[in-house]
Amino acid sequence: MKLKNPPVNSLSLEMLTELVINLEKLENDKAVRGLVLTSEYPGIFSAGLDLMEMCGRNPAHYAEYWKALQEFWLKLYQSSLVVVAAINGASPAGGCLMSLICDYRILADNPKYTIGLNETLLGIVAPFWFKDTMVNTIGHRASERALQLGLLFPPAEALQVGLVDQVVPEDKLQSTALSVMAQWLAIPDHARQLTKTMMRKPTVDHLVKQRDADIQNFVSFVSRDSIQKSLQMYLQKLRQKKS
Ligand SMILES: CCCCC/C=C\CCCC/C=C/C(=O)SCCNC(=O)CCNC(=O)[C@H](O)C(C)(C)COP(=O)(O)OP(=O)(O)OC[C@H]1O[C@@H](n2cnc3c(N)ncnc32)[C@H](O)[C@@H]1OP(=O)(O)O
Repeated sequence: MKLKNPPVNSLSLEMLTELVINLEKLENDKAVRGLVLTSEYPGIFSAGLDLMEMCGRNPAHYAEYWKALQEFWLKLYQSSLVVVAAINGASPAGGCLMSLICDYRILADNPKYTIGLNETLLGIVAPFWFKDTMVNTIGHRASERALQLGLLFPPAEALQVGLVDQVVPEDKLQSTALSVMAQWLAIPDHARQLTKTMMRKPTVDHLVKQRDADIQNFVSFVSRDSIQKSLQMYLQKLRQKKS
């Protein structure tokens, strides 16, 4: 599956909705057992949550957006398919989250392709289920440091901390993803799927129990004037970068 939402594959409401629909279609297709997730645009895997969905909108929109993000996370994190992320570009914040909920992560070796949950750099806080997903991948201490500092890891460091499973030359990314997929598909589906469910259930249950409260938290947090101001300033900074 190639992510295709120009210019930076931000996770807009529309993109999240389409991702969920496409995942459902693939899961219902008995001929499909695995999925390689990559970007149509080498250089950018995903810029994360769409900042335009969080700026200058009304509370009902924020709630709808957050619910769609939760839905996407729940769908992909619990997917019965083997999901391999072939990360062919920068992967900050929500882009990193999307990689973390796959079963295996391969990052192309390019110093510009950084990955991490950098929310604190924007003056916002990674929600508990982003944090849980990271802790499940790299452990508590490494997550605490990465989250507080909003670290974006270049490939060698991402590998060292365990944020990705493999770093390969850019031209080997797709072939490596396919051979990893073959290895995972050699395991009987039912045993692998039940194991995945068992490993991920506590984290899923945590979000499911808190789902409505989490939406309310997001809506009240993002509606604050101070948060709106810092998001606007951040967007401006991104735009000015060009000039
Ligand atoms: C305690 C209670 C807590 C409750 C919950 C509270 C809070 C909620 C937490 C929310 C968690 C947030 C997660 C996120 O994912 S936030 C998004 C974070 N993403 C980023 O910081 C990435 C920003 N983008 C970049 O760093 C770069 O764009 C890049 C991805 C490295 C690509 O660089 P480059 O190729 O140089 O492209 P440009 O920077 O020039 O960007 C092209 C245009 O795209 C626009 N853009 C970029 N990122 C985004 C985005 N995330 N959303 C929307 N739009 C984006 C950028 O402004 C440019 O637009 P322009 O062409 O109109 O200038």
